[in-house]
Amino acid sequence: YTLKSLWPFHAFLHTVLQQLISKDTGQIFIEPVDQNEVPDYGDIVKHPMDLQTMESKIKKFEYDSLEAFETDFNLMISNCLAYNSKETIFYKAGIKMRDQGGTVLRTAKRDLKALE
Ligand SMILES: CCOC(=O)c1ccc2c(c1)NC(=O)[C@@H](C)N2
Repeated sequence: YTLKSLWPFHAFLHTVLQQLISKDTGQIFIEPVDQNEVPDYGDIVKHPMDLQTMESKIKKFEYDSLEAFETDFNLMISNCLAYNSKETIFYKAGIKMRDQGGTVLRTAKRDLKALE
């Protein structure tokens, strides 16, 4: 890859990320869980992930495919559903983000395929 040929793909990922951010109406996925506020978080969640971290990974060209980007999205959701019990607002927001974010990613995958 040259930076030029790579760049449109990363602009595409940034657009997909903005759509995921717009679904995070409770703003609970937008930044890393503060482990000072949630002291036992690290006992359960070994690989934290959030939307801000995903943005910085885009900027550092750490995603070379939409599948790699989707893997981090799925990690963020599974962390949320693992740490929070089912009756919590956080868990319910996780289900909502899984479903709405899933639709965003399905559309992105279809659009990317149309480009190839
Ligand atoms: C100021 C206290 O913030 C939180 O307790 C808190 C803030 C954000 C959170 C979270 C907890 N838990 C989570 O599982 C992920 C999804 N987000």
